[in-house]
Amino acid sequence: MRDDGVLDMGRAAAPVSGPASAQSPDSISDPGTALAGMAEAMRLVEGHSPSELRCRGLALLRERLALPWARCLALDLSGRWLSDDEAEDRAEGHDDSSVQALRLACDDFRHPYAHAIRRGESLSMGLGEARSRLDHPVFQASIAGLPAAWRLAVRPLRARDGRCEWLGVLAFAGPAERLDSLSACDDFMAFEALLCRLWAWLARQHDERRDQARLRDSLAKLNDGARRRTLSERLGQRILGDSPAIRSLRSQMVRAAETNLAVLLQGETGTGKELVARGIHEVSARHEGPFLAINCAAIPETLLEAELFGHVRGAFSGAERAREGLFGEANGGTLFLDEVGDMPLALQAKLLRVLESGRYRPLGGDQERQVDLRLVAATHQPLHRRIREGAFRADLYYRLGQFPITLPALGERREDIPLLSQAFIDDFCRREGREDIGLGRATLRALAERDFPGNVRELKNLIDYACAMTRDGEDIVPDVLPTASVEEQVEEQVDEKGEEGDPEAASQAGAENGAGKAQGTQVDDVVDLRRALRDYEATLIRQRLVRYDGNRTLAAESLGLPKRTLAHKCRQLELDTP
Ligand SMILES: Nc1ncnc2c1ncn2[C@@H]1O[C@H](COP(=O)(O)OP(=O)(O)OP(=O)(O)O)[C@@H](O)[C@H]1O
Repeated sequence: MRDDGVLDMGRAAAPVSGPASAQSPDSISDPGTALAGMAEAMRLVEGHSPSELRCRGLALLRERLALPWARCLALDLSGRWLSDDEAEDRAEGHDDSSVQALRLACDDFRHPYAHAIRRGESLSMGLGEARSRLDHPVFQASIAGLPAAWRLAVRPLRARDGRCEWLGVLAFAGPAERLDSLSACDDFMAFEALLCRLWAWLARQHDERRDQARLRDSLAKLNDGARRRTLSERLGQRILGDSPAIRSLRSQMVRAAETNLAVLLQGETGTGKELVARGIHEVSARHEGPFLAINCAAIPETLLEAELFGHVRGAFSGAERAREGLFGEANGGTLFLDEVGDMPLALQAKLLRVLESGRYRPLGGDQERQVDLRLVAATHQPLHRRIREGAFRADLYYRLGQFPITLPALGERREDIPLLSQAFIDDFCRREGREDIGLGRATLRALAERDFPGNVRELKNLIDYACAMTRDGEDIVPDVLPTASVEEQVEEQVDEKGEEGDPEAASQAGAENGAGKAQGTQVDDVVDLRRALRDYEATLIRQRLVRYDGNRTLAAESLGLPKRTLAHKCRQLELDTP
């Protein structure tokens, strides 16, 4: 043995070139000296799997003992099939049938391996006899070309520990004297014993590792499930509701938050799109970064571009100072583009470029800047229709909608109305320092039967109004509920009076009633419904602004509108000076 513990090759050094390469008995080493070093055999464990161990063991046997033909077949987990790793390696990449053909059934006695395992002892037979007596095609193919004068020795292998289960077989073919000397050699027997011990040990390790990996996988899934549930529950404190639709919404939010995909929120007005956008940000990895929101419908095109991209000093008249812009400010966080369907086409192209490249150039600037943000966009209008109308770019739609989420209308989750109503009453009492306002059954019934075109926002405003009309310690009664929403009143009036009517009168009626009673109003002069609705809207908003002394926050709240939307409407309807 060499100093480094590697077995001295001695006469065994001559490698065997192929399975059938017949060597003269003189060139075959003495197994007694060739396998003397157990340290050498320890190299066997360098393999990480039982199959590597078998391949290394075979290679050692072939090299050091100059065995012309050696095979090691392993029993599979079912104990029914024997297969040959090397042959499988050779078959890799071939079609399935060739892989199948390498499997030998343990109960098929047309091959000698089944006999050896069944009897539990080694067998030896001449190859001529094996050819004539055993007609298993795969076995016959494997010994084809070997000299008929050789013998075949098959040694069944079993674990050398308490369990003693069958592992497989070792098979050698060669001159009789060579094979006989093998079984008489103590070192070979020790080598075989070590091989079996290591094989069983590695197989168990391998199984254990596989079991552990499976366990880890399922634990990870469980942990993922638990983590997602926790996040969903956290979202449930703000995004109220217990219906299947809202539960599914919360779980989609958690999934979206796990990614960096752009999220497109679609849903009717007041369904909670902004709330959802914030929620996604809060449960995402970006939650420590900024959350910025902008309503694309509420800002004129030129201003919107400057808001988003920022500008350098002197970029345009009035730009006395440089401004970062929302893309820059939202770096590392989330940017919420509300009413993205209203974004002007020219700006859509620029937005698409930012999304594709992650770069933008401030107005008047000559340097591009890198930005890393998640975009959440929202729209209450069907973008498909806008695309058909040529008002929205299809490519931007697909880019924005990497993770599309549709928010359910309140009408699709009526079962949430009691829970939402109670939460809004509690919220009102907290804000207004009131207590003990209740909700009777009749009121709940009335709410459940009502339509809410303004969705949760409308319900919230309605509850606020009803609370304001109810004394502490009393229940909200159905009578204090406003009869119908603004949209419904207009529709009702148009329905009642036909397509024509008096817009001014309708406006007046709506303005007077506010969220109150609908009156029969003359609307006979209406010849342009859009115009009539616009006038009606203008009158109503003007009236509310007057009622709240120009306070837009209160006016917006009383109409169930976000403040930004009211500001936008004021500009559109030229109501800037009430
Ligand atoms: N699931 C919910 N739980 C509690 N409050 C909600 C829920 N959904 C919406 N709201 C409330 O309804 C109001 C409107 O929500 P939000 O502004 O997010 O709606 P939106 O869909 O963005 O509306 P718009 O399209 O008109 O901008 C807010 O006061 C919000 O807190």
